Amino acid sequence: MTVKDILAAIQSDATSADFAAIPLPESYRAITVHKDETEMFAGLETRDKDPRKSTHLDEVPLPELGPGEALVAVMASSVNYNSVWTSIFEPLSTFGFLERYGRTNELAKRHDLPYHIIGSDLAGVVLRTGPGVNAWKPGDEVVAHCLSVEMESSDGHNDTMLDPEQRIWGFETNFGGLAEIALVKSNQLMPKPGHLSWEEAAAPGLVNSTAYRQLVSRNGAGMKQGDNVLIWGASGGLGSYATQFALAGGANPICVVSSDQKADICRSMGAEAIIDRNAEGYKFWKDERTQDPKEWKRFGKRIRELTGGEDIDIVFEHPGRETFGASVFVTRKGGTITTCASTSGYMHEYDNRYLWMSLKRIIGSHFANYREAWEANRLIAKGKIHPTLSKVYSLEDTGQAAYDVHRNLHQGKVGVLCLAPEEGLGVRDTELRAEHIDAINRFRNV
Ligand SMILES: C/C=C/C(=O)SCCNC(=O)CCNC(=O)[C@H](O)C(C)(C)COP(=O)(O)OP(=O)(O)OC[C@H]1O[C@@H](n2cnc3c(N)ncnc32)[C@H](O)[C@@H]1OP(=O)(O)O
Ligand SMILES: NC(=O)C1=CN([C@@H]2O[C@H](COP(=O)(O)OP(=O)(O)OC[C@H]3O[C@@H](n4cnc5c(N)ncnc54)[C@H](OP(=O)(O)O)[C@@H]3O)[C@@H](O)[C@H]2O)C=CC1
Repeated sequence: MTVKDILAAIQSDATSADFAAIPLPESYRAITVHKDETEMFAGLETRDKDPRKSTHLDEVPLPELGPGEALVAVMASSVNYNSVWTSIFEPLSTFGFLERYGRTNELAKRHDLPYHIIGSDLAGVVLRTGPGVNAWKPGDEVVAHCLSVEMESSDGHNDTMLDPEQRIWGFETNFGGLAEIALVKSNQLMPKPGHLSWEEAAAPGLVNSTAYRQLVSRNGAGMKQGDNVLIWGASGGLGSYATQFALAGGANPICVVSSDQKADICRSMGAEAIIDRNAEGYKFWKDERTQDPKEWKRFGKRIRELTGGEDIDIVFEHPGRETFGASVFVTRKGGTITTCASTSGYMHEYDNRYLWMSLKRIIGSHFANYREAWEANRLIAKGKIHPTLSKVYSLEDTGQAAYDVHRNLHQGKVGVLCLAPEEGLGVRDTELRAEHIDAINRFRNV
């Protein structure tokens, strides 16, 4: 039996019993990085490390299915920046995560392999569920969020992100979504939004959930109506969802982008206050070690021009070292800087006087708990928030897709077709789709 038979079942009217009866293949194709290549970029600058060289399309054996788990036929996935980090082996090789996980118990040993199947998003069809799974069955059309937790400690019982064994699936675990079949914990599964194609449904998951916790949830900034929200990379992966949340929640996004084209995308989402950081030439660092507070002030002045004199209630931070000093400075008294990443460097510097004297807060945020991921997916399913898929690649070309994201050549989200033979398949609710078709296509081919 091969994955072709699985695809044929998905494209027919197969029932749950039919799916359960399909014999599973012994192997499948997956995007991997290799443990014996983790030093391949030693000595190179970050920007010169090329994911096209380190990612491979390999035939890999099907992993054993454990209790509480599901095997999913992946129709489509998407590229996240964590796959860029994995493929350039920064800030560290992900094989360390797999080894550490492998040491925790007998079943987790499966993850500690000389190859890492990457990818933290998927849309597809459940093939098999393990013992103890009752909520999902073969044939269910699903998306998967990327929170993997064990839930054996009380630390995570209020907020699953606080579980001491919290991992990001496809980054800190093996058997990720950039593959024809993926292994997930069944609690990662959520219903696939019916009005979206496979590749559209696979695009929002990780970034949409992250932006939801970071900006909207009480665990993050708890955004409210009227807030001025400074959004870095407002047309990028995280930013394109943060911008939508700000607009849908009655806040006022101040969108930072780096080109006219990206400014136009933000405008078409409904944003009015837009700063082109490239055109306006902000240089927050005079040299590698010295920031330039005059540039923070010039940036703050521009924000005031756009807001009618108001400062920022919430900064949606992720560029990190390059922007963090400016972000802390432009936040209003009592305001919040919420950060989930450090793309340009994780050793941040800011002038702490502006933080404590003006009673500002920095909040660390990471992905989303089970409930937040579910709520974020619900907003997609209801057509309140839309995928920001720009371009779609074949599984073979995943390295190129990751290269584009690494070099900031993309818009919004980049999709990958895994088992889906072409784009546009998998739509079940044509009525809801028709209602939102312009928004769904907003980022396509720009
Ligand atoms: C959803 C998508 C998300 C993204 O895209 S995020 C962006 C990509 N992700 C990243 O860039 C993050 C990658 N991860 C990392 O860089 C590392 O993962 C961390 C820096 C987050 C953590 O490093 P680690 O090595 O796992 O942990 P340690 O704390 O540096 O070392 C562990 C050792 O330190 C001991 N330790 C921890 N806390 C304390 C303490 N408070 N006092 C004393 N010791 C402590 C532990 O016990 C253990 O020790 P022992 O090595 O002997 O086992
Ligand atoms: N902790 C978590 O849960 C998560 C963390 N992340 C992390 O967040 C970061 C961003 O992810 P994502 O949004 O998907 O990536 P994208 O590359 O899709 O978007 C990021 C955008 O940020 C802007 N940007 C990049 N570098 C700088 C810089 N030096 N100064 C100012 N703006 C910059 C760019 O927009 P422009 O050029 O238009 O300004 C870019 O398009 C990554 O490091 C990723 O690993 C992502 C998801 C979850």
